[in-house]
Amino acid sequence: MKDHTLIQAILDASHDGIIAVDQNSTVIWVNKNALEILGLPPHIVGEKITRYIPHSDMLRILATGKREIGDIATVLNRQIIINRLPISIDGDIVGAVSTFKEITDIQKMELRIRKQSMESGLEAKYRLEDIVGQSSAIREARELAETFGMTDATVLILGETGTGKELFAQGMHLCSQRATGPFVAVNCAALPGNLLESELFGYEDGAFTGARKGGKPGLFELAHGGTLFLDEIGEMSLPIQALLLRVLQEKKVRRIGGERIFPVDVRIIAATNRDLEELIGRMEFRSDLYYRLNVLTLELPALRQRPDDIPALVWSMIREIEERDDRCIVEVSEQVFELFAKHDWPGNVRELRNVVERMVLLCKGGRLDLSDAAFFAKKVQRGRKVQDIQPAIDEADLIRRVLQETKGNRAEAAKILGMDRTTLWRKLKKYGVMLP
Ligand SMILES: Nc1ncnc2c1ncn2[C@@H]1O[C@H](COP(=O)(O)OP(=O)(O)OP(=O)(O)O)[C@@H](O)[C@H]1O
Repeated sequence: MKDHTLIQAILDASHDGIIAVDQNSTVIWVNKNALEILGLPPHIVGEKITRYIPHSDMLRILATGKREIGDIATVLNRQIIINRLPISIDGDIVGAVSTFKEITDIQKMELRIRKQSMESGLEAKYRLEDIVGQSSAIREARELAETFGMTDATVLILGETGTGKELFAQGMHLCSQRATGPFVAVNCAALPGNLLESELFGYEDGAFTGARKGGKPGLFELAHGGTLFLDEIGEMSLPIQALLLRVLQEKKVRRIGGERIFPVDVRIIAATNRDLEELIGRMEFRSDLYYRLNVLTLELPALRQRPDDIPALVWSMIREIEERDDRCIVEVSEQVFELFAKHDWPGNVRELRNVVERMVLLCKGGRLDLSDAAFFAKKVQRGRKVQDIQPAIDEADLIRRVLQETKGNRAEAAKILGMDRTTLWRKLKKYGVMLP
């Protein structure tokens, strides 16, 4: 009797519903969760299961002796996932046990695991209201983003580097029905082809040499129930584009080297600073993928198209730096803003942020002056010269010379030229620059 009470207490402690029958299909054990999920009365122990569940699948287990894992059924309007197993003693089937739980519980658990398994980057921080600027261009973009955000459609964000594409993607996620789900961002240009593939789709244990033990979920799986932001989609290789297209069509992923198929419910927001139609013309981007991604398009203005926003941006950046570094800036001289107005900001808001950060660092008192911007003033002049006097062909020449100096090291060349590596790579292709 004591054992019986103990076993019953153990069964009742389980989060799963558990019900067991003997070989005559008489219920021998049942726990509280099973009664609750199946809506059964407590006195079913000792009764035939068919009295309560006429076509119980347990009969089949008793007959075949075969386990059935992961069956999905609807009971009392709730979806449950069920495992049924034979109970055998010394090779004889003496009964069957069924364990089950509600799918929503599993989904909640899954989301928690998915969230925990990425230390950072699974949550969106920026709301559309946090995006600074009152120019009509940025206001329109914010309004459009809000409208798009509330739909569940795929969005393609177009804009130069540093215009806030990721910020807008986060903002759209946070005003969507998926706001409480994960937001996962991946930069398609940052990873070489095969790495991007395993990041996006995950892999099973032993899929390739060096594969992590136990396998790894892909970003599609991690973004389940939320939004996947694919930045720099124009840099994605054709084979991965084909895989992506398939996931978008089938809404399922299969890990590399795996058999299992994972259903995924993910909203895609893609972004690029490239002309995808031009890439299609050059057979570098699949037109079918383009049409699938380009359902709603959000074009972000370059900073030079909205110079009136510069002061507000500068002040919001200063406030952020002050909070982080315990600094206090009370004034920014007019000349600084005049200088900023002259620059054409190829790196957009990101470039502005870098300049402001550096100026605050150099600044001695509480006032940002032209003297703190000496490093930048030179750049403005240099930038003007290259842009105004020398047309694009000289840029090719400049790139060639810098690459010669860096002995072909593109990362270093990009740094010297003040552009990111993707921009440099694109320009190399555009000008047909051969590497030394
Ligand atoms: N309107 C804005 N208000 C405040 N900060 C902004 C704004 N736009 C961009 N930023 C800041 O500029 C930086 C670049 O933004 P983000 O990464 O979203 O740009 P991006 O267009 O995705 O760039 P890339 O194409 O290079 O990936 C970030 O530090 C972001 O916080």
